[in-house]
Amino acid sequence: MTQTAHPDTVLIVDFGSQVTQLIARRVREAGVYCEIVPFQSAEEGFRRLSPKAVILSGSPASTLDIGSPRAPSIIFESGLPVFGICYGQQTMCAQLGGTVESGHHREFGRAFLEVEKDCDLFEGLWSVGSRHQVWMSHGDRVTTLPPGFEVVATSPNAPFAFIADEKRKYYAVQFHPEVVHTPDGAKLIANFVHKIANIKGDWTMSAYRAKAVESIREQVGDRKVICALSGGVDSSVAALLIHEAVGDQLTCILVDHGLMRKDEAANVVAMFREHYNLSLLHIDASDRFIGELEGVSDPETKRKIIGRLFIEVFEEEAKKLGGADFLAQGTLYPDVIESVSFTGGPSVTIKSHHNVGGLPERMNMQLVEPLRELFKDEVRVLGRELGLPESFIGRHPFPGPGLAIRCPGGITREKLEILREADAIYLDEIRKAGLYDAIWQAFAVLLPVQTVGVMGDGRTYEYVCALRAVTSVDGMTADFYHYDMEFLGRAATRIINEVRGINRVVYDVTSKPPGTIEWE
Ligand SMILES: Nc1ncnc2c1ncn2[C@@H]1O[C@H](COP(=O)(O)OP(=O)(O)OP(=O)(O)O)[C@@H](O)[C@H]1O
Ligand SMILES: O=c1[nH]c(=O)c2[nH+]cn([C@@H]3O[C@H](COP(=O)(O)O)[C@@H](O)[C@H]3O)c2[nH]1
Ligand SMILES: NC(=O)CC[C@H](N)C(=O)O
Ligand SMILES: [Mg+2]
Repeated sequence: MTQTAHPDTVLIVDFGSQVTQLIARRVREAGVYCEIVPFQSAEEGFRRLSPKAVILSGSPASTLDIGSPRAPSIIFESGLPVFGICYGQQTMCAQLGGTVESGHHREFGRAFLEVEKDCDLFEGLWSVGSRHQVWMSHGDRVTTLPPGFEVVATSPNAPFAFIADEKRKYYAVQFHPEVVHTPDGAKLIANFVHKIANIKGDWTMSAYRAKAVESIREQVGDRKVICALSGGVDSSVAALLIHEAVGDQLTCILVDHGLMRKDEAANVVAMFREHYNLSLLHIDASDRFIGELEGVSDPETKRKIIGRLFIEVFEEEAKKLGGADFLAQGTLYPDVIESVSFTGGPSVTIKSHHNVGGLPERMNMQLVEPLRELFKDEVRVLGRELGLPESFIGRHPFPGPGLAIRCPGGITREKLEILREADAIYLDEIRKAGLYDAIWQAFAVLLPVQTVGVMGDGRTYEYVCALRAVTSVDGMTADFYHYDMEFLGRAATRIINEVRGINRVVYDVTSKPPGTIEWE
């Protein structure tokens, strides 16, 4: 990984909490750059980043267990401000001369904190005697303080809920300030980075854009870059940023695999041609993809065929251009965070995500990944900075394998056509109802099942269409969207009336887990 040279960085040491990413979100919302580093490599991360302050995350571990993780001592020797959260508080106490005990007074969920003493971290926020809702999730708790610390706020089950050693700028809390159920938590984190660590909140997207453009120029020099452009927000923003940096050294390639949504390839090409003067190849490879997929019904086989063809088509097109030294990808920060796993062993493959991932090794190209420090909503802000139209910025994610994985059972051209029409009507109804932005992802699925219906007094025997809509933050977990029945009825009626081949519509009310978002 390339060295990041942010002058004012906050280091977040990850001990494996479910919500470590939220700490990073809160720090960035305060206009401060930060990186998450797993505890195993925290010392190396500390040296690499030269941070201005450190935050220690929560953890499923207990400091009382032999071999449980610790913060590297370099952090406490550095004299920098440190904020310990939950396990972070417990390990701070264990490491600095206090004690932690287990077993009694577990607290999960809402609790109320009472401020006992003034603290410089509370400036402009909390005063003595005030009460505040916080969110707890712990079984262990601190029972004696390390030297230099004092209690500044308590909760009924956590007498050491908020402790501080103002002289050393050490603060530690038993609750989780990073979650929304701690209403003032974001402000506490902002106070820590601004007032305690003295970092200005000037990490903005326009600063990021300028810096990214500069480092792309440095990396690429006068050589050539190609970018697989799907029209999704990640690859679109990556392409625009690289185009700003190196102009016509960039060629974008959009592969139309015949599995796109209605009019999608044409819309993407039109938007880029209208707004930007970048070189974009629109490759119609639909016969090749559909030819190989026709009749294939196993989900993993479909995905593997598509992944292979993506790479073949891309490789051929790149060769025609005389090759390229770099491949641009819209890799985001959540993809590169090395999350701490306590379960050990490799996790099972639920599905193989396949796009153009295998290219760099096959073609001996280097990667350009200008978004690898950003979260998705930050990518959207950057897209706005770069003038990307709103209709592209707010787009629902769309998987590389496209409609192939929304057509369970054998794929045929006819089924894809039916699905494309139904999907377009469904999305049209969602937009008309003003629901598009409230939903994370919505689409139609064409089931390989025919059912009997009656239309115009005649018997029909046609396909079932399932509608899916979910809310989510990152696609890792999701809840089905709670439509009102009027809306579903309206969408179903239009689909059945307007799409030949469908005579029944059902709504998918499965969350993830246990379901996945896509059906295959
Ligand atoms: N039809 C396509 N043509 C060219 N490249 C594609 C195509 N589909 C996917 N890709 C490549 O695969 C990458 C991963 O796809 P993915 O869907 O995760 O991201 P995205 O399309 O950029 O954004 P989003 O997640 O919002 O859909 C894309 O960024 C793009 O580089
Ligand atoms: O680029 C992609 N290539 C793929 O192979 C792929 N499979 C699923 N998805 C998208 O990932 C998110 C989570 O999907 P699942 O819950 O179905 O695993 C959802 O947003 C899915 O649409 C993919 N995206
Ligand atoms: N959320 C946490 O960090 C919990 C810390 C520790 N596992 C406890 O139960 O107290
Ligand atoms: Mg996509």
